[in-house]
Amino acid sequence: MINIAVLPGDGIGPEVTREAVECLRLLSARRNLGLHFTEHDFGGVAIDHHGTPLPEATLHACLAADAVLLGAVGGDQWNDCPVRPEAGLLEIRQQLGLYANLRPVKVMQGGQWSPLRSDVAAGSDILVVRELTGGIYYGEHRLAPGEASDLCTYTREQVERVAHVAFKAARARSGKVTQVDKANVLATSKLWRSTVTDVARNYPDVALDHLYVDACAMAVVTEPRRFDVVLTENLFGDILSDLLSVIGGSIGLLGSASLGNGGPGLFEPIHGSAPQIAGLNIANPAGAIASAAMMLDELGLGDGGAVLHEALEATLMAGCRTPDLGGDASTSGFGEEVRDRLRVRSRRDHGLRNLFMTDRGCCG
Ligand SMILES: NC(=O)C1=CN([C@@H]2O[C@H](COP(=O)(O)OP(=O)(O)OC[C@H]3O[C@@H](n4cnc5c(N)ncnc54)[C@H](O)[C@@H]3O)[C@@H](O)[C@H]2O)C=CC1
Ligand SMILES: CC(C)CC(=O)C(=O)O
Ligand SMILES: [Mg+2]
Repeated sequence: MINIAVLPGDGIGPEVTREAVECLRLLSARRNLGLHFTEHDFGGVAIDHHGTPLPEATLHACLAADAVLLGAVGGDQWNDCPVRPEAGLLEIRQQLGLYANLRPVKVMQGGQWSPLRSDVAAGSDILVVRELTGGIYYGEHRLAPGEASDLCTYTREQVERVAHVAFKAARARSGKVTQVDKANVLATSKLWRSTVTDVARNYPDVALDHLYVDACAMAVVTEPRRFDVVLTENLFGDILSDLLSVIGGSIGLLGSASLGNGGPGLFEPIHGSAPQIAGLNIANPAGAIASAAMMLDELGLGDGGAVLHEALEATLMAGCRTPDLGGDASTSGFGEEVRDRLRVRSRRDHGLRNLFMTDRGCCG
């Protein structure tokens, strides 16, 4: 049995997560994957029920699980809480040791939904590798009357371990890493640049270049196809990946995998809780479903992940789109379309198996 801890969270989190879990349940039943799901309070809803965004019981369930599937957290009603829902997210990433956040961005052939010209965007295929448990989000935050500060710290070891993830990923892709920083100003960026340059010596087959984050923000829009793996620190990766999501058409499309040293990984869409559209059944669940597929890839469950990725892509290519992509599909309707494709695929695979059995029977 494979235990999946599900943390739907707040806003659109529960809606998009439901569609992802239903896809996984269907796949698990048809392919005997043995997935078992338990749901836990996390984020704002956990503050309401337990007074904290990451209750002990939720943390223990995640630590004991094989993987964690997360929706999104946050909402205005919790903005003034002593510990906000977003702090729970930072805490769970740290507690699970998830230092590498992988955010793939693909503009499908034709680039139909990109606001960029298709000759600029079509075929773009970028993997953002974002450091996830260091930097300014984890430094001391001080807010005094008339003055505030946030501390950004990185150690060489923190940079090295995520750099290895990026170089290994690039080896399995087009063999290029672009490291993004602000080394013309920031000390942490200077450490990043020298450390990544040193790590690169272990990967002579991978090309490395460096870009300042401001120039990178421009280049991902003007020439996205020049990028393969983008390696960067926590804050820059957070911002750049939201920007990159737009070149694919919508933030609602992107999933992510957060990984560490072999414990349970955490899989979540890159978007937030989108409170304005929560409860309307119009949020795009594609990013949540893509995250579920990445989870299957990571768990090494045969071709389960590939099958789910294919069903998702085929649904989009067939024109089933939620309003963020200019369509009128509902969240649940989109999820059901993906599941219809999984059912057809499973009937086809089953039919093929029967055919082979018959063939063997005839020949034997
Ligand atoms: N991983 C997480 O749980 C994250 C949580 N947040 C929290 O979420 C709340 C809202 O933050 P925002 O800055 O508005 O970011 P957001 O990502 O929730 O929304 C940004 C824009 O994208 C749209 N959008 C997002 N996901 C969508 C989807 N699946 N389908 C269609 N449209 C979608 C929203 O309607 C909005 O226009 C805040 O409390 C924030 O702190 C923000 C980012 C990440
Ligand atoms: C709390 C934030 C750091 C969440 C976020 O925006 C993200 O991880 O993408
Ligand atoms: Mg973000």
